[in-house]
Amino acid sequence: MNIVEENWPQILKKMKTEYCSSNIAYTTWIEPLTVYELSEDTVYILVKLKASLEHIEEKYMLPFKVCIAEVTGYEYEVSFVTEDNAVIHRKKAIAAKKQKSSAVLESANLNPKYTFDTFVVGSNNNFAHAASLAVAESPGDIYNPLFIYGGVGLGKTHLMHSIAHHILEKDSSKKVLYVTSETFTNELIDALKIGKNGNELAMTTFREKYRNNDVLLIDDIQFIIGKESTQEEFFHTFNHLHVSGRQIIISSDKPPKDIETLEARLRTRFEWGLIADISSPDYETRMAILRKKEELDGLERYHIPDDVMQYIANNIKSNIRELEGSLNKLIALSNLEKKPIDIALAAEALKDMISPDNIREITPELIMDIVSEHFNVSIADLKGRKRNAEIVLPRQIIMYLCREMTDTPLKAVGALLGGKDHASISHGVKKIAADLETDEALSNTVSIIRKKLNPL
Ligand SMILES: Nc1ncnc2c1ncn2[C@@H]1O[C@H](COP(=O)(O)OP(=O)(O)OP(=O)(O)O)[C@@H](O)[C@H]1O
Repeated sequence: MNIVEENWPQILKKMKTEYCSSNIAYTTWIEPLTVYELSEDTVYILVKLKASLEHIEEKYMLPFKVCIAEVTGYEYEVSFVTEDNAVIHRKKAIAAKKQKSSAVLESANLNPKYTFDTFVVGSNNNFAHAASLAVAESPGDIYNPLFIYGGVGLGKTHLMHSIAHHILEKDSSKKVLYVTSETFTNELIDALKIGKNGNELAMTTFREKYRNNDVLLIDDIQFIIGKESTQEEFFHTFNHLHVSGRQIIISSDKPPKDIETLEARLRTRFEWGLIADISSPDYETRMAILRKKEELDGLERYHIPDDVMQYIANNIKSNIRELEGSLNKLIALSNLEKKPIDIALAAEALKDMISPDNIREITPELIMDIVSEHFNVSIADLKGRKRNAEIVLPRQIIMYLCREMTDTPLKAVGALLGGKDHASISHGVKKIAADLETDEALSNTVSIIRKKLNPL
């Protein structure tokens, strides 16, 4: 069973409560639908009655996308198939899988949507884009390292993945590795721990993984701040790669000179190559990004008027992730409330996203969102009853951070987490507090989440 099938009952329930105008609408259109297949990025949903295909596509495509993303924590495209074309779809899916270049297979860490083709170039990012293209064309040659910095959600990861895709498309034999600095740090902590227990191979394996690359991309380097052993190891990894002409690409929220706790020798090295910044997009770029998303996601059929796009672009200014999210929200709302897409509806859709001063309060809901995104675990699972470690750990981290960073009573935290009792919340808080004393990787992860919540 895949992740969508597993969560199908919850997805249908969400569709029912949030997007169906009546019980009859639900039982007629939604209830009979089943998951036909899940490919890498698309959920194929089987429509039993051929005649209803068009109506379902028109009305429920986006709501399904939203519900699936909210329940599973993964964003998938949605495609509806009937029994007739299901076989054709299956064949196509198999063929597509086979065709998938060995390059993309090798670089499982890359998001297939983050390519240069889907990246909108504007005055805020044209230098970083040009530098990235130059590096992608001849890795290891001109700008090494390439250091890209900029605020949250402005496209650093997108650009890094674009470089990696480009290099692999040109030469699929190149060894390319993309990781976040959190992964690097936690894997190092684990290797050191296993090493201490007598397994000397662990460190060798770690070093091989990071040194045996033509291109190494490390995202969010600011999170290795202040960790001596990680900085030491990264220093040697860096030197090893650099000396042998291998390309290093680094991203951060600040330029090297402003990362205060970065060791001087690393700072100097980061400044050896080229430093490129991405700033907030201007109005024209925001409009271009909205139009690009409309095209890429097949949203033209909603005929979103210009003044609505302008309204969004005028109000969501500093984070492209939110700019994209607002468009999805608007369309979902229009489907749900059966209202035309106009400024009034856009104002309703964006009301929670527009804040005059852009200051976020740390609330239990925000903690839950950030933890859910960080661990790639759905909100539904966090609120649910599953007891597997992948869910329990983030759930307990939420309990702990709510206790540490907000004044919310434990009872209310329990309610937020789907009605857990006071004792479970208290246990979760204590467990994380105790583990933080001994578990360095956990402490690293929790401090990264804290920084995401409170970047200042
Ligand atoms: N210039 C752009 N053109 C098209 N889409 C963009 C552009 N910049 C960012 N995006 C989109 O915005 C979203 C956020 O971008 P991304 O994750 O790359 O940001 P980031 O700077 O790495 O954020 P963070 O600081 O949270 O790591 C992604 O969906 C990305 O595709």
